Order: sequence, then structure tokens, then C-alpha cells
Amino acid sequence: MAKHWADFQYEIYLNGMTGAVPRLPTDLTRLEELAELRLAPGPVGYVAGSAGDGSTARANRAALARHRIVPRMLRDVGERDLSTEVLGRSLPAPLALAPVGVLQIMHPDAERAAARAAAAQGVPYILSSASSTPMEQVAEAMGDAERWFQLYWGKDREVTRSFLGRAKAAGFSVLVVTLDTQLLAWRPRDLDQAYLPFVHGVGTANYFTDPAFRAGLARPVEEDPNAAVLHFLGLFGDPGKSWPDLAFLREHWDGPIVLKGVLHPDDARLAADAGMDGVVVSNHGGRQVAGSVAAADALPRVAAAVGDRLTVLFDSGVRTGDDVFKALALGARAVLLGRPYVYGLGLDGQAGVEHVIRCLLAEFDLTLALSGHTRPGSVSATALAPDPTD
Ligand SMILES: Cc1cc2nc3c(=O)[nH]c(=O)nc-3n(C[C@H](O)[C@H](O)[C@H](O)COP(=O)(O)O)c2cc1C
Ligand SMILES: CC(C)CC(=O)C(=O)O
Repeated sequence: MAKHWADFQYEIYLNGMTGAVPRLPTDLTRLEELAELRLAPGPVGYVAGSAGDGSTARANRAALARHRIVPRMLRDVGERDLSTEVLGRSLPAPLALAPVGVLQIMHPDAERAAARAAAAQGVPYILSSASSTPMEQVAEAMGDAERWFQLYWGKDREVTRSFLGRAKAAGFSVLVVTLDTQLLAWRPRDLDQAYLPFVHGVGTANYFTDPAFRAGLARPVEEDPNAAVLHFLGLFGDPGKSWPDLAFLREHWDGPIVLKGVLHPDDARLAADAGMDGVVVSNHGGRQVAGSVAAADALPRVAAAVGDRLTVLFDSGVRTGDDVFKALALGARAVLLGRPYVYGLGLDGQAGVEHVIRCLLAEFDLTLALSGHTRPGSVSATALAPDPTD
């Protein structure tokens, strides 16, 4: 019998014969409440928090919940294959870990632990520019496992050029350029606690170790760390960028480029016109524009506009296996997972991240099978009940 992601449930039940139960919940929507109880208020507030009153983060969940799956019967789902081709790479499942910076606020092993967990499960790891560990050290922890680099496309061209060179040399294969964080949004939960990881020197490691960044400082980081933090805050985002600037990135990166944070079909078309390879339909987990369209509501429109020209990926609000299924049905090729793996890291290090990946994919595998499908590619809009808001 072929091995399936769903087999994880029997592993759990068999371990139960020795009295063992999972250390973390298997319903991943419960991780946040556990993290709120167990982790320090500043860090957990930063991760769980959103822009404004949190309406976009809630809308992300509500939009996914509004869609309902219509299972089909007697379709021989005994043998299933979750592997998916994304940007020329064969992935074991339609999943990657989203770029999340500052992971040291969650666990001392930070990005290395998350990256090792991704590598152990064969899932691509997308390393944030704002990681608390220099990219070369994360790459070393991963061996030759699949890794992508997320760029904060800031004001200093030399730093961008240097990041691209370092990422390529360290074996990162896909460039994910985040467009929705040119400025840090209004985040009341962090403001009320006056807590921002960067001010504590977390999330600046790629910058502080970068020769081009260091060249822009009046005094070395080690002599004046506060000035270095201010310099970072001044340059990590650039609200002055516009579409023609993408030519610079296309010129300096010869692998696939994916734009993250696209919500409007016209922006997706502009991405295709600019020679990009993909988009991530995302509202940054509701952390940037309060009152924004839910990512799952934007997804079918973007997929209809560019699905034949670009690889369409999705994040923001994915918590369960059925969310993954719905995202595929709405037009995504694969999804990125954000906060759940970060809570897994905070609560149980690398093992916690692996638990989260395995639960999500076991539940997705079961949803797929029980709905009458054997592979991600066969899931389309016809697998969903008509949208009551249409
Ligand atoms: C604590 C935290 C830090 C993040 N840092 C980054 C980042 O450095 N770069 C980036 O492109 N996105 C970042 N994101 C956004 C995620 O990549 C992703 O879009 C989002 O978490 C998806 O929504 P979800 O958390 O609802 O799954 C961050 C998200 C969180 C929660
Ligand atoms: C503001 C960024 C540097 C980090 C981020 O993307 C986030 O906190 O959502």
C-alpha cells in the first residue's frame, strides 16, 4: 500500500497505545489560543496581531468558511498523489511555508528550526529578508532542501543587489518579492504594547551582516546598534517603487520571480506583462490593509485573469486541510502557510512545525479523498457549492 499523508492519523492512534497523545492540538485553529496562553505577550501579540481592528484577518477566515465542498462518491480514491509542480519544481504537496521574519521572538532556534522542519517534510521554506538568522546560516541548516528567498525591496539598490547575490550563492531558487509592506501598517496591538521586534535588534540579521548595508552606516553596527536599527527601519520598505522598477529585479535574478501581495486582477496582468513568473494572492494575513478584500475573495478573479500566464499561489487565513482544498478549487496552484507554523515553532520548536505541516497535509489528503479526488490538479470550482453571495 502506498504511503499517504493521511496515515499520520494512524501513527497518532498507535502511539496512543503507549499513553502518548500529541503535544499540540491536531485542530490547527486551536494553536492561536494556546500560544496566547503560553507565550510572552509582546511576541504573541506581534504574531497574532493584524492591521487596524483586525477586520481583514477575520474576513480571510470568513471568506474561506463561506465556501462549502460538495463531496463526490464512488470515485476510487484508494491511491492518491499530492505532488504538484510549481514553478518547474516538483513539490510533495501544494504547500510551502510562508516567509515570516523575526522568528527568534518565538523560539531561540528561530528560522533554522522552521527551515529544518520544512526540509524534513520536503516542503519548500521561504526565508524572509527580515529573518533573525543570516540567510547563509539558514541555508547551511537545510542541506540541499528546497528554499526560496523573500525580498523586502527597499530603498537601497546596493543592498537589494547584494541580497540577490547572497541568496543565489546560498542556493535559494525562487525569488518572492513582497509588494504590500512598503510601510509598516497601523497595528494597534503592537502600538499599545510599544513592541516592535526590530527595535530590539530582531529581524535585522541579514542586513547587519550585509556588506552593502554596513557600507551605508556612519559607524559600525557593533559600535552604534541603535543607529543601525534606525537605518534599517528607514530603508527596508520603499513606498516610491512602481511597476517599471521591476526591470531591475528581472535583470538581476535569473530564476523564477513571484510577486507577493497581489489582490487586483489588473495588478496580476501587470505582473505578467513585467515578465514575472507568479503571484501570491495575499493580504499579508490581514496585517497591512484593514478593511481589505479577503484574500480568498480576490483569488478567483486573479486566477481568471492570469491563470494561463502565471503561477497563482495563495495565502492569508489557511488553517485547515479543507482551506487548502478550497484555495485550489478557487484557482491556486499551491498555498503558503503563515501563523500556524509560527505558533507550532513557539510552542514546540522544530517538532511543533513538523506537527503543523503533517496535520495540515493529513487533513488535506483526507479532504481530497473523501470528496472524491486523488490529486490536487483535479480540484476545480465544480468541487464547491455555488457561492451564496454570487
Ligand atoms: C509574525 C509575522 C511576520 C511576517 N513576516 C513576513 C515577512 O517578513 N515577509 C513577508 O513577505 N511576509 C511576512 N508575513 C506574512 C506571511 O508571509 C503571510 O502572508 C501571512 O502570514 C499569511 O497569513 P496567515 O498568517 O493567515 O496564514 C508575516 C506574517 C507574520 C504573522
Ligand atoms: C514589517 C515587516 C518587516 C515584517 C512583516 O512582514 C510583518 O510583521 O508582517
